Amino acid sequence: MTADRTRLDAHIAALDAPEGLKTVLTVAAATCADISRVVAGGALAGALGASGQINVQDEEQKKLDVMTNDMLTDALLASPAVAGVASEEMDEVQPAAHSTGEYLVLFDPLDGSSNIDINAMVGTIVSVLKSATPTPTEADFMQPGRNQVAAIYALYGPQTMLVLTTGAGVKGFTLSNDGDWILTHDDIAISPDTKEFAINMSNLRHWSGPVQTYIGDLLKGADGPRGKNFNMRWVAAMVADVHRILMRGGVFLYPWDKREPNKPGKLRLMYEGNPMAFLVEQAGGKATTDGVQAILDVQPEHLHQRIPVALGSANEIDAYPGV
Ligand SMILES: O=P(O)(O)OC[C@H]1O[C@](O)(COP(=O)(O)O)[C@@H](O)[C@@H]1O
Ligand SMILES: [Mg+2]
Ligand SMILES: [Mg+2]
Repeated sequence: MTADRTRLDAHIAALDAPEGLKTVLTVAAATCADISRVVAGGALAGALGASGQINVQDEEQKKLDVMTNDMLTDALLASPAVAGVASEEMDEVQPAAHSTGEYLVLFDPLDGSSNIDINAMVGTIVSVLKSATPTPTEADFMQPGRNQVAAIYALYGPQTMLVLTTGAGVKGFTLSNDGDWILTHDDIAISPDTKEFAINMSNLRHWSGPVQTYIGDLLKGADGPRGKNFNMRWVAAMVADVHRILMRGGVFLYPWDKREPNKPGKLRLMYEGNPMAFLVEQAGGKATTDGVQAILDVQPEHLHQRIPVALGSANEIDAYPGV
């Protein structure tokens, strides 16, 4: 049934891109397919529960955070095309042992990891930058998201999907029973208008006044200033929330809040904000910190930097007041 469809390896082979980048994409996609099998195995794969370790973000790591981080790190660093990797789950960047690599790969190996023990959707997010040197240090990773040459997420849900951009639109592939990524979503585009938003409402009291007012206006529905009823969804895994927006529009908001002034938002610029912003912009949406500042133009200051995020349907992002 999938014989006449385009496979990811054929799509990658046909890309007008350097061979090294094609290798990176191939390795990342194969590892996401491997991760999907571990995720699907759940308790049978020994993949549930806490690892007993705390990561550099001061978060408790799940066993699967550690397993998936090791899988991506090992696979990518073994590739001659990779100069180094960085991950949400590792304190420092890891340069490759060889000196042939041309690419830096940054990843959130398991996004939405609090979902894993309840058998809800999780994902993997990957960002690819060109490296100025085959022996990179952390300074070489400090590039704005605009420099990305590729971004990928894999969504481990009822179907396992991989969504990819190399800067020429967004394509979605579904993992077949034979273990092949098959093109199922050509030319993904985000509708400019929406009636759906995603935000963790339990944080309402911590937001700035303008964000509270904006959300209050959405909740007033057809009788309020926006003159239409809005629906709300929150999967608690950015990959799944962004995937919904790529499929049917919407906005995803994780605003600045006043709890920890030194952490301007929850989401990580390098592993979550940048790759998702690249995919969203390539699909015709907007990805900002505050409705105006493009995430892709933020100059990173440190590896594990956090940022506020407002992304999705362009006209609704224009209506968002930020902080
Ligand atoms: O705890 P909250 O507010 O629901 O946060 C959910 C957000 O946190 C994240 O889970 C963070 O990702 P990790 O699981 O990779 O730490 C996002 O995917 C998601 O959007
Ligand atoms: Mg995450
Ligand atoms: Mg994670």
